This record gives sequence, C-alpha cells and structure tokens, in this order.
Amino acid sequence: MTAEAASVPGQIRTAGSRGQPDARPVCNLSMLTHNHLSSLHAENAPLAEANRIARRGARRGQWLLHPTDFALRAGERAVLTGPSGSGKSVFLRALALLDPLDGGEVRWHGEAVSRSRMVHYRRHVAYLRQRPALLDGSVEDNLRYPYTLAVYRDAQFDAARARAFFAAAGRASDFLSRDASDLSGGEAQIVALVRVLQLDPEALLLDEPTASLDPESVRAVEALVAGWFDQARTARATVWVSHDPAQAQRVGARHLTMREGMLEEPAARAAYAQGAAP
Ligand SMILES: Nc1ncnc2c1ncn2[C@@H]1O[C@H](COP(=O)(O)OP(=O)(O)OP(=O)(O)O)[C@@H](O)[C@H]1O
Repeated sequence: MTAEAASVPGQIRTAGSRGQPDARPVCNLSMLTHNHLSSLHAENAPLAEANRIARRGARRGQWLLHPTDFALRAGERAVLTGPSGSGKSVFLRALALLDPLDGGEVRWHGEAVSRSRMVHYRRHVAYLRQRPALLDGSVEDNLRYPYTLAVYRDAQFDAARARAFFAAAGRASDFLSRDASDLSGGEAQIVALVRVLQLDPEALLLDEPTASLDPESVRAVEALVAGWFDQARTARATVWVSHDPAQAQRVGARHLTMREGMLEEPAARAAYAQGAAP
C-alpha cells in the first residue's frame, strides 16, 4: 500500500461514521502554484475514489449504500467482509459505475469520471461478479469477445498469454478449445477471471470470486490474482469480497467491513482511538 499515514483514516466516511474527525491531508493551497497543484494531484490521487456515493432501492427508496467515501490507492489489496445482504455487491458495483448512483461521484486518478468516460473507466477498474456469465462457444471465443468491443480496439487477443494464464491455474494446454457450457463452476470462474486479467485492468473488484468453488479452484483463482498483482504491484489494486476469514487474511492487507449499507474500516478507527493518526 502506498497510502500515506495521513490519508488512510480519512479514506472512508459513511453516514455511520459521522462525527469522526476527517483526516484528509490538508495543505495551504495559497502556497502552491497551479502547476504544483496539478503534479501533486496526479501523483497523490488515488487510483479510484468514491466521494459520497450512494444507492437507494428503486421502489421503496431505502438506502442500499449510505453516502460513502472510499479511496483505493495503487498497491493496495483490500478485503471487504460483512453479512449477506449488507451491501457489499451494491458498493463494488457502484464503485465500478455499473449501476446508476443516487448521489456522489467516482474519480479516477483524481478526475471525475464523466458519462462519456465511464466505459473507459470500467476497462481499468474491472468488476468480477460472483457468478460468471459466459457466452456460448469455446473458452477462446469467450476470451476473444472483449476485443470486439470499441473500448478495446487498441488491444488484441494473445493466445499464448491466455494459455500461460490457464497453465498458471493448472489447466491443460487444450483448455482454450473447451466448450464453455461443459465447464465446471470453478473452471467457468477461472475463465471469467482470465477474460478480465488479459485486458490488464489497474484495479480488480472481486465479488466473492471463489464462493462455492472447490479448494483447488480457490487456490487457482487466488494464484491468478496474486500473479497479476505482482506483475505491477505499485500500479495495481484489488478489493476482494470474501466470507472466508482465512481467505480474507490471505488476499487482503487492508480490511473493510460492510454493515447495513455502511462501509467501515475498523483499523482506521482504532488508529484514531489510539491517537496514531495525525
Ligand atoms: N437493484 C437493487 N434494487 C433493490 N434492492 C437491491 C438491488 N440490488 C441489491 N439490492 C438489495 O440490497 C441489499 C444488499 O445486497 P448485496 O447484493 O449488495 O449484498 P451482499 O452484501 O453482497 O450480500 P452477499 O454476501 O449475500 O452477496 C440486499 O437486500 C439486496 O436485496
């Protein structure tokens, strides 16, 4: 994690944490020129940042996600836990700008993501859903599909690289030609993950990617994500939703919890309580 001590506690502020001090870095703006500001902004800006993002149920208007601040910095591996139905998926999908927000905004490297840049943003901050949706056809067809979309027109499918991903996940060299409809749940999840990884996102938002997988597939998925992260640790980040405490320890260095649509970071609160944060 590259976050400065000053920025960590202030990274989350939800309706549930009102009244806590906001420890966002403070500087005397009058001392800085515009150019200074621009370069500081670019260097220090989180990879992805949510400012008061909120979601409400369409019919009853109840809070699904209370107004939430969150910053994900390059190099971070965050893990999100919380009871079923507490809003973990709602939060990740909101952060990925997959569902319309009922408030707030998302910034990418310090810039607000406009409607016209949303598809571009989703390319770099990718959400992997719990239940993979594969297309009819072969594994290779599924991997080729994203390259048919306009947003990936500058990229090309690389079969050798795809084989290397599958080899790292313990799959045989003919795996690309397997029919997607014949795959097990674990294999389908591996395909869905490789389909995302080959596109070189900066951040992966992983929504229980190993739920109901056998231990071997769990290890394969974890190894694939770890390998992708290690290739560019200072430029990549993950948020991983898990119900498994042992997995949470393995895949995340920063621990977040969700409770009734309110995101909290217990370690940051403890740091406040102990006076460790500035
Ligand atoms: N589009 C929507 N409209 C209305 N309610 C929704 C919508 N999406 C999710 N919800 C509700 O929001 C709550 C949180 O759902 P969410 O899927 O985020 O939970 P979760 O914490 O990810 O649960 P799990 O651990 O079981 O996956 C649930 O009560 C769900 O029914």
